[in-house]
Formats: sequence, C-alpha cells, structure tokens
Amino acid sequence: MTTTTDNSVSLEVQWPVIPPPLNDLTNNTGLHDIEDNNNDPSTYLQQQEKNDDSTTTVLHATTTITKETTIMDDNQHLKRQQSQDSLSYNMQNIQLNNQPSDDMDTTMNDHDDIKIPISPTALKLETLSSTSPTTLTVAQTPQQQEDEMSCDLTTSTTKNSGTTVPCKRTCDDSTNDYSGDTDVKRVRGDNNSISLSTSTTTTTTTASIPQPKEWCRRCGITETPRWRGGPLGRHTLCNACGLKWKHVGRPVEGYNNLTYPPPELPEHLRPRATQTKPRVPKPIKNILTTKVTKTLSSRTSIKKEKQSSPSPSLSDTESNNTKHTTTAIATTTIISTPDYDDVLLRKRKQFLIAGLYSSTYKELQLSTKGTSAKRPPRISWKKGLNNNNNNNEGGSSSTFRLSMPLFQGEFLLNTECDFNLPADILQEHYGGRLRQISNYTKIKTNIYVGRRPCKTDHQAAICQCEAPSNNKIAGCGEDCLNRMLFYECDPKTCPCEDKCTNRRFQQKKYITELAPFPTKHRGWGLRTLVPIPKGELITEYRGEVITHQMVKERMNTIYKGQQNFYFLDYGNGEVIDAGLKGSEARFINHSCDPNCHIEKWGLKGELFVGVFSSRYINAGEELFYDYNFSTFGESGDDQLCRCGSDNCRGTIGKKRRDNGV
Ligand SMILES: C[S@@+](CC[C@H](N)C(=O)[O-])C[C@H]1O[C@@H](n2cnc3c(N)ncnc32)[C@H](O)[C@@H]1O
Repeated sequence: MTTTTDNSVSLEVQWPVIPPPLNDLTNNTGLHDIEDNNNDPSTYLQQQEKNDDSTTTVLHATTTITKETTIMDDNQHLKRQQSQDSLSYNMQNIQLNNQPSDDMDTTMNDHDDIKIPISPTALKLETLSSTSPTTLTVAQTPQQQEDEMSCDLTTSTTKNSGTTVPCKRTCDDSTNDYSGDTDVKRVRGDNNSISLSTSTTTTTTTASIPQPKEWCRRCGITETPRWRGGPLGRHTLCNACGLKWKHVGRPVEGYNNLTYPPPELPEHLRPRATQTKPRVPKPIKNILTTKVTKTLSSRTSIKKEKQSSPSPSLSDTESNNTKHTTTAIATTTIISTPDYDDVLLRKRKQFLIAGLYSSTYKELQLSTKGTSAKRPPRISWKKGLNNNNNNNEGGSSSTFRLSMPLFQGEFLLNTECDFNLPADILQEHYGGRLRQISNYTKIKTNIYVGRRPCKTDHQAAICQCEAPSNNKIAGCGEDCLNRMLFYECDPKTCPCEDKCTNRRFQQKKYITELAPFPTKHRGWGLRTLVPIPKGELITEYRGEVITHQMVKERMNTIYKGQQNFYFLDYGNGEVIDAGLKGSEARFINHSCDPNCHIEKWGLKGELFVGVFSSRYINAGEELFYDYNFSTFGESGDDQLCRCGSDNCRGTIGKKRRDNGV
C-alpha cells in the first residue's frame, strides 16, 4: 500500500503486524526497539491469530528514525543508514512467523537490527474498535524533531502463514539502491515529523509532534545564526528568510511554512516582487474588516483543499485505506501548522488623516460609521444659539462655545459676507492713495554703467576759509570758494577741518522726512513732511550713470511705450537714469514754478546731483523742480505739463531750440 500526499512520501512496509504492547508504546524512552516490543513475537502472533487469522493491521504512527536506523534487507543482512536524508530503506522480505524464518538470518532479538526510536514526551494510543482507526500521538522535543526524519510507514500483512511478504519501498537516495518489492516512501511532514503508518482495516494510529520553541515559519529549520522577526512576530523567521521577507518581498497575506508564497495565494496578494498591478489603497476603516474576512476565507479554502484532494495515484482501495492516512496527515498538518499560517502577515502603517493637533477632527472622523463625516463645530457667538449640532459634549443650547482656531477657516468659508479690504489698504483707498508704485531698486550711490567710477585721489581746491575760533561758528560758510564753485571741501585739506560745513553730500545730510504720494495728473510725486528752509539740500538724485547712446537704446527697448521717464543730465555727456535703480528723488515732478532746483556738486572727480530748496517749503508740500533747466533728457520734450502753475510753458523737459537741437 502506498500513501502519498503533497510534499510527502509514505513509507510502506508490509509485515506481520506485531503491535507493541501498550505499556511499551507508552514508555518515554528515547529509543524504542522493536526487539523490546517483540520480546516474544510468537506469543503476540499467536494472540493475533486468535483474533483473526487474516487480520491486516494498519499502524499509522508518527515516529522517528534516527541516523543509525538499521533494518533488514532482502538478503537478511543488516543495513545501517548513516545519512539522515537516506531515510528510505529496503525491506523486501520480512517474514515473521511464530518462529523466525529460516530464510532470515536476522534475529529479531538483535536490537541492532531494527531500531525505531520513539522519544515521545507524550504517547497516546487509542484503539477504538477493530475497524476504527487508532491514533498514536508522539510528542517529541524540538531537537529530536530536528535530528529526525519524517516518514510514513504503512505496513500491512496477511495471514501469518510463514510466507514471505514483499516489502516495497521507494528510496529517495539514489545512491542507495535498495530496490525491492517493498514500497517504502518517506513522508516529510510540516514539522519534520515522521509518520509510520501501517495499513490495516482495523487500526489506524496517528501521531503529531509539537513544534519547537523557535522555528522558521517559512523553511521550517530550527537552527539559524540569528532569528529574525517576520510577519508572524519576533523570532518567527530564520536569518535568510527574514532577510528575504524584509528585502525581496513581503507577502500581503499569509504563507505556510513550506511554500513561499503559498500556491493558494491569489495573484493579487502575492509579494510585491511578483505583483504587476499596483495596489489600490483602501479606506482605513475597512482594512481590518476586509483583512479578517479574507483571512478567514483563505484559511477555509486551504483547509478544504487539503482535506478534499486525494492522491491521484491511488487506487480506490488504496485511497479508501489511505483516507485515514491522508486525513490524518492533513489533520496533523493543520494541527501542527499554527493558525497564524493564514493570518494577516503584513503590518500596515497607520497614516494620520489629519495634522497632529487636529485630534478633535480625527476623533470625529474615526467615530463616524456609515454616515457622512461629521462637520467640525462652528462658532456660535450668541449665547443659546449654538450652531454645533454634531458636538455631543454638553448638549445644552445655552452653553457658549467657541470653536478651535483651526476651524476658523471653515467658518470663514461658510460665512457669506461682502468683500472688504483690510483696514490699512481701505484707508489708502478712501484717500486716493492706493496706486501701485513703480518697482525700482533703492541705491545709496550712483552706479556707473559702462565705466568705472573715478577713484583718483583728486585734489580738491583748498578754500581760503579760516578755521572758526569757537564751535558756534560754522566753517566754510557762504563765502567759501569751494562752495561758490559747487565743490565740496576735502576734510584732509580744508582749513576748517571737521568744522567745515561744505561737506553735505559726503555727510549725507539729507531730509529724510520725504514721502512719495500719488498725484492727480502727474502720477507719483514726492512731498516733504517737514518744513524745509531755502537753500537746503533735500535729497540726492541717484541712479545709473549711462551715456546718451544708452539712453536711446533704453528708450527703444525697456522704456518703449512708457510715459514716465527718469533721466537727468549728469554732465560730461552722461545721464543719470533712475528708472531701474535710484533714490526717492525720482518721484519729483516738473513744475514751471518750482520750489526746488538741481545742483551738481563735484567731489573727487565725480558729480553729486542734489535737489535743493529754492524757497521755504511748507510741510506736506510737493516738491518740484524745473526739468527745463535740468536737461531732462530728450523724452520730456513732447510731454504736456500739468504742473498747474500760472506761468506754465505747456511742456516739460528741455526747451527746444528753433533748429530742433
Ligand atoms: C521723474 S518722473 C516723476 C515721477 C513720476 N510722476 C512717477 O509717477 O513716477 C517724470 C515723469 O513724470 C511725469 N511728469 C512729471 N512732471 C509732470 C508734469 N508737470 N506734468 C505731467 N507729467 C509730469 C512725466 O510722465 C515724466 O515722464
């Protein structure tokens, strides 16, 4: 008889059934000799003959065979198997009679002949009836399971007639040619257990071995240089399997301890490395439920397949007899394989659905079942008019409740109101000052484009001023020669030294209380916030010092189509362009009756263009200077003047000569 299952080979031995006494089977010795069980085989056989001469006993036991298992072959010589893998052996002719057969040289009393070590910690033998299976359960230690092999022996015998009973076996080890009539197949169970099955119509014995404390849930080994955590918890995978699980692919759902991934696993649930379709994330609320459902269904299907799929190579009779074995093995497999074979293996990271400080929002979201998400509470400003219908806290309508600041956004979104400008902008809007100011870059000194600034230590003219006798008298007054020539004194050569007052551009003594403001007809203008005496340096006109050629180029490029121009004659064939970079003086408009004028002062080979007050200027008064006298480039010639003065000339800019030059 042959018993085969997936991933298992049965060892079938046909021999006269000599079941060991119960007290022998239940002993816990590590090595159980058949010799010990058959101290008097003839006596036992006689007892069997009394029961039924044609009795065929199936002993399906889960036991182990050590490396030193020694059995008899067809030549009645002792064969010793040294290798664990070469478990299968040949038993062609095992003849057991009342007396040992003459054909057999082997004496059954020789305890070296056959050793079936049974090292159970628990051994249970149940004999139900002559037609009922008997279950033999053998419990072994983890080390024993590791060292021992699994096999399933199915032994059948006929009448004790003294004839030779063929014993067929199938040997996995090709190097050991023990071919014979006896069919012996090895059964490798899930836990390296050995099932010894003896086919009979009366008795079936099943054994299961408990699992070791630590074993790899994937490959089944019990020794590894390092135990690693897996989807089933800590120390559930060996080193190699743990690394593979970690790096190669993590199964979405379970795998058993022999296959990875399990063949029953649907394609869409296989590890990432084999996945072709990206997984669609599911809502967090349904993940656990779905997982549990899938796990249960897959577990049920796997068990059904295991239990319902018979071996295709078995005949009806054999399969009928094998049912017990198959069922037993399947049962053993299911029992020995923990439930977490199919449980949820992969840990899913829980992502936050909201920010860290939105605990209230998350609680509201997670506590919602089957209904639309609860809306965050709204602000109720009036006592007794609480708009928060979803907030169960309190419940009193008279409770004043102020929503969290994070809900202010929703409050603003849900509240319909007219658009209003912010207060500061609204004020400028009502004052007519809300206009976009042209973009420019403020600079502190002129930028010379196309040349380097003159850094020669140009000797300024030394004035003839006398140093003041006391601090109350200013040096280099109105009668200073440098001042009259529009030159600033050099503090190194000036006789007044640090008491010289002809150094306004150097000392940057400008009026800072100036403010651009939008005018009605002239665009932006500049006004003073403080009264300015006559002849005072107000500000410096700064910008890029460019040539007239550059002015033409810029007029045709970057300033093409514009109305406002910021050119001012620098002298020496150059122009200050404050359109892109400059100072606040760029906002001073033209007037035919100005209150300011332009002065160009020399210092160290360069010029300083300053706006000076032509008269006393009241606070808040707009500043003007006459472009005509300041050579406002060539752009303002055709622009209409809107200064509004009585003596307005009509146009801004330099007066044209009659010849147009
Ligand atoms: C140096 S900018 C003065 C600042 C300019 N208003 C603005 O908004 O930037 C010179 C430009 O101002 C305008 N502008 C200055 N004085 C004006 C006046 N009296 N009448 C009309 N437009 C004037 C012209 O467009 C001129 O090109």
